[in-house]
Amino acid sequence: MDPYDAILLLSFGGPEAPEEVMPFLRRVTAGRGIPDERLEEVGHHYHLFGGRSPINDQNRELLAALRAELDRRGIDTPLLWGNRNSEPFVADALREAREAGHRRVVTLTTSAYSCYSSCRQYREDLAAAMAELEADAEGTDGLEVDKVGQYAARPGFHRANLGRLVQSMRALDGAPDAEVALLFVTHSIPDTMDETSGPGDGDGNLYQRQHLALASSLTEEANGVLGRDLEGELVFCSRSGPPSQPWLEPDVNDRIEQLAADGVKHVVVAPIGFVSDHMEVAYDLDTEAAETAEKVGVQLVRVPTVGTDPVFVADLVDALEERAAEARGEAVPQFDGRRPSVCEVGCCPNLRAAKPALCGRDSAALAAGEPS
Ligand SMILES: CC1=C(CCC(=O)O)c2cc3nc(cc4[nH]c(cc5[nH]c(cc1n2)c(C)c5CCC(=O)O)c(CCC(=O)O)c4C)C(CCC(=O)O)=C3C
Ligand SMILES: [Fe+2]
Repeated sequence: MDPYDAILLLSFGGPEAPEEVMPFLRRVTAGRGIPDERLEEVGHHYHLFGGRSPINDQNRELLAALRAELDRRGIDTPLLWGNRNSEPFVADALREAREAGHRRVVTLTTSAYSCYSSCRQYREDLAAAMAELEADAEGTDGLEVDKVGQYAARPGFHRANLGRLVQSMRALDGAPDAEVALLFVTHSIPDTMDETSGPGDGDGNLYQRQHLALASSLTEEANGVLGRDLEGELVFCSRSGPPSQPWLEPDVNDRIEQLAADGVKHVVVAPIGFVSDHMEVAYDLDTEAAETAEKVGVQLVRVPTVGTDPVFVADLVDALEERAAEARGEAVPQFDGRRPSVCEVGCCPNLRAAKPALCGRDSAALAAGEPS
């Protein structure tokens, strides 16, 4: 995939054994002011699943699916894997690239949307990993890292979500519209993180706007296919942080309770904010929200995330091929909501501290210690 000689799948990571839970949680929350009670509570969620998050296995499946699609297209570029919070860490992956003699790596993250947590923080992870390599005797050895733009608006992410939504909603054929609610779910983030998401000179709230755009077109298309007239809405899960800090609302559980009081009997829960059924889905939706629904006598139909849907996987490989074409100086397809593969200056800023971040127009300035 000229000019790239390796592809890096970059993800969040998760514990795979009980003794990895607390070290993982401490890594995730280092310096973030998450109350201890919240950490213990989240630790408990992981222990309910034997101390093993499903996320790494799901990423192994995604890697296999990407490999198969690359092979099918005759692309033999090696595919590496690195995580922010668990082994293999990003720096492990980049060292592997350096040792194999690779020079240009293109990164694909497991998060589709734009905000500090889901975009810039991964760019900071890449910068921190490069700094680690720099400290080795071999240095970075000329290694360069690029990234594919956030893909929330890409056609394959849209089509894979639509297919799964329509298929799940068929279970409710026969239930009248007045008894059905359609909830699109994503990770809550602090209001300030949403307000500052997107380019500094943009309108802000890009995180919410990307979700609302997808939710509204999925609602319209699912209604069309199923002959319904539902109003989809966006709700949030997995809030953390101190109660004094406003985060995006409504919470999925609160909304399910209100809907039940309004006479709704079936709630479709579509976690469009996530690309696999990891812990935020397995616990926050399939355990906690399912209990809420049961308590108030509502049927909860949970739509699967895109996972390794062939439509999604093929589109990710399209995105990689488009990124390579862009790096060769060729024109690439444009579409509504497309995010640049090189982030704008000040895009999705780190509100706590300015840190070096790769793959942005401000990367060089940040490396020199200037604020984003
Ligand atoms: C936007 C977003 C995504 C989606 C984009 C992406 O995928 O990157 C995401 C994904 C994930 N979040 C995950 C887990 C956690 N997130 C936490 C904390 C936080 N997440 C935040 C945001 C996001 N998080 C924020 C603003 C915080 C507050 C602290 C901070 O500013 O960092 C905490 C700390 C404890 C808690 O308070 O819950 C945990 C354990 C897992 C792994 C699941 C598994 O193990 O299967 C995944 C995929
Ligand atoms: Fe999170």
